[in-house]
Amino acid sequence: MKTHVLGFPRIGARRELKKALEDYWAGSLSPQDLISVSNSLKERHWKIQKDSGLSYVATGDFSLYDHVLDTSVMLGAVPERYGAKASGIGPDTYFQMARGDVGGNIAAMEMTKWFNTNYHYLVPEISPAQRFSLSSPAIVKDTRRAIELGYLPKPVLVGPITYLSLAKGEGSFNVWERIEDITDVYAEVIAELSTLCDWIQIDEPVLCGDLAPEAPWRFLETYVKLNQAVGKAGLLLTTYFDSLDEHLDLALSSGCAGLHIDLTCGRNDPYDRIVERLPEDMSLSVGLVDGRNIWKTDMTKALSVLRDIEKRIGPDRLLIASSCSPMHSPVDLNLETKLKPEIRSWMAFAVQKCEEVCLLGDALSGKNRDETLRANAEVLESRLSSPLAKNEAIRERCAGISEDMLHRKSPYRERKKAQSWLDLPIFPTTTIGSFPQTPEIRKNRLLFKRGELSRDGYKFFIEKEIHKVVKIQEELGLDVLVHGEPERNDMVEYFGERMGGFCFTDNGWVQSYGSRCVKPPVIYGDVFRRAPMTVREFSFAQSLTSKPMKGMLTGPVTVLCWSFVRDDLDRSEVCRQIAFALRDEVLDLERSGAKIIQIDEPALREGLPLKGRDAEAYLRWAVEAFRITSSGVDDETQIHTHMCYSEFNAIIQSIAEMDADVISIESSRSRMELLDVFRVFEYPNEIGPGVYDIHSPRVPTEAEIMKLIQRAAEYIPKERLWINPDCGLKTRGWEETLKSLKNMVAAAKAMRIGHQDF
Ligand SMILES: Nc1nc2c(c(=O)[nH]1)N[C@@H](CNc1ccc(C(=O)N[C@@H](CCC(=O)N[C@@H](CCC(=O)N[C@@H](CCC(=O)O)C(=O)O)C(=O)O)C(=O)O)cc1)CN2
Ligand code: MET
Ligand SMILES: [Zn+2]
Repeated sequence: MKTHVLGFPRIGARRELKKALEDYWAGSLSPQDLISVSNSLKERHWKIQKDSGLSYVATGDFSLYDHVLDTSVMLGAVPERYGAKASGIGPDTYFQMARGDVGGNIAAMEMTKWFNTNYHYLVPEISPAQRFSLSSPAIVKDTRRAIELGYLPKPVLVGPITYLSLAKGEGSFNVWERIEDITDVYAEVIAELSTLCDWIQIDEPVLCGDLAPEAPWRFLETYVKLNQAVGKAGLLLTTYFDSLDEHLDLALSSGCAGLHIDLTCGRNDPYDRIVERLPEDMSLSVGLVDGRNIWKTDMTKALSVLRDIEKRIGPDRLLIASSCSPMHSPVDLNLETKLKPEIRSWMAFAVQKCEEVCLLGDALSGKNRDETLRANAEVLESRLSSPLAKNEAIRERCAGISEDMLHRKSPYRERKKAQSWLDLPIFPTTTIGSFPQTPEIRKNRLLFKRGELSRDGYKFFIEKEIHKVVKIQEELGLDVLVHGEPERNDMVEYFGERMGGFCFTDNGWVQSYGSRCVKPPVIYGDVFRRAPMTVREFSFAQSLTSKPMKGMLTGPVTVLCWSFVRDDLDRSEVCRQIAFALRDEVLDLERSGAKIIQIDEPALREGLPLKGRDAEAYLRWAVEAFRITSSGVDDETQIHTHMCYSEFNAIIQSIAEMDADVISIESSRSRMELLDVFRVFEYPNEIGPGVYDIHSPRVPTEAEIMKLIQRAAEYIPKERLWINPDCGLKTRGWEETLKSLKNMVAAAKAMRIGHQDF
């Protein structure tokens, strides 16, 4: 049998790629040096895979920004506005597609969530005029390079059905009309790769979700052609993030030489059913090592599954693998020195996952790995019985949930009257929470963390920042202020650090998009709040102004989705524990004088399971968790929430059920497409559809913002509209922030003329 992983994190154990990219963009690293950093990362990652004993190394999975963008580039699918030459797409065009034009005139491609992960990809755009041709042989080049270095490569492609399912057509153009053109390009690259390798991994995770109506027959047609092109190599049709279920037949009749399934998802088809029906000439790659969490694999369980499958299909048709690409997990546990040894012993990062896959292979083929297996069994045993993971008081509190905890005292209409003491104008202006996280802020935090700046020194510095941000907002004339979140490293990590049941890594970075990374906290035990988490900064900020200051929290679903979550307790239960901890914080903020409290839930949509039929159960507990957090306050207190980075239209009903008084929501990158849903669904409370894109340094004009507000006012009654940017400003610089907000406030004021009566 063979062993492999479906990819490898590309950011580097010490975020080398992040640093190189940011230096390159700043003009302080040459293009040659950027290439040399990426080559050395690729080579290092191949070596890790080979040294741990895997049969193959993944090639073509590396990317300078995003692998879906790379696929667009490979296909030559570069939107016209980037003016690419047929002669090839250089780094300038590539980064323009990813980040927009630095001069500010060409918009970046839209960015959204990769399935139910916290990774973001650039949405392929396809116009009717788009022509396709094999435009970037990067994957071929990398595969050849791996061979030169003595590795057995397994190239990785995003499959054509997944690619088109994630693409958007210009206007009402149906992207499936281009499937044949795209298939031709895939066939070309596959033919070229097939002379270099045994297996070509072709990722079609979309098969684990709901398919577009034309996708199934397009899939079959496409794979007939691709399998004709593949020559003596085999296509490994690769699925992950859920089970195949109703699309199993499709996968089994694809004609591919192999099928990869993810057995870590819990909801999976019994593998039995798949093995039973597997065509005789199809190999099966079994994903048993979780590529997107950090816990050690239960080897005893995994081996028993593998032995059973091997008995039935024989070793030659069996591949052992990670469930998905470990790009969603941190790189190397060996860099973690400060974790509690007991908890650390429960974990495996990407490097260790490679070793786990090999261990499974060795054990299955009869190599003596008994000692390692025994150690694994002991660790898993210790984890299950560890007192670190369980807190009876929390379990009891969660079990004692009652209906009245889930409801505000009065319905929105009455609350609205009770909240009139806020005395806000029509079209009230606000921001989403964070202001620029300057290098100076990060430096001071680092000094404080290293013990080189005293607690008081750091506190003083943060207060100075808050003071600055409050004064600036007053000068800008914003109506509802924020403290700017300078004390927060990250909106989830910060709260994790203040709750029990969490622990933290030093280097456990995972790519979120481009050069941006997150360091998800680890939830290993029952979650509780130790002490107030945000009251001090809120109170200080409110003391500086007579305008309402928002208390600012990250919601329970987002804390859950952006953490590595224990796998020995249901996610809904973990979420409920977080919700109760945050409920206490909300009440403390209210007691400290917060008239408005914002509870961010940007990850609500991301937590949705891939299959529509599982959505309802998830949404039920997710909305419930938000309501546990938010419902304890009096009618007079206004609850806000915020969402971004996703399409929310499909879940607008659930968003309404969260019953926040005000919701701010991303909408400007898609030019208010979001609003279409309000033609058919009347959002009952107040809403602030973002009026400018904070992901780009571009400054929107006053006229442009007015136009968006006017558009929004066609869908949402004016007296329920708020004016705010799309998201927080932490990734922006001060210069563009000030100019943009000035224009935003001016636009709101201009809109007020003639509406004094409201
Ligand atoms: N968890 C999470 N998921 C999310 C989002 C989010 O905000 N958080 N937003 C969306 C994605 N957008 C994102 C937007 C920004 C960043 C981001 O800015 N990340 C920072 C790291 C943020 C952080 O934790 N910063 C820490 C540590 C900073 C750091 O790297 N320090 C350096 C030194 C810093 C210096 O000398 O300047 C070091 O330790 O080496 C801090 O501020 O304290 C980055 O990649 O640069 C990430 C995701 C969706 N998913
Ligand atoms: C990704 S949503 C961000 C919300 C947070 N309050 C901020 O402004 O940064
Ligand atoms: Zn946001």
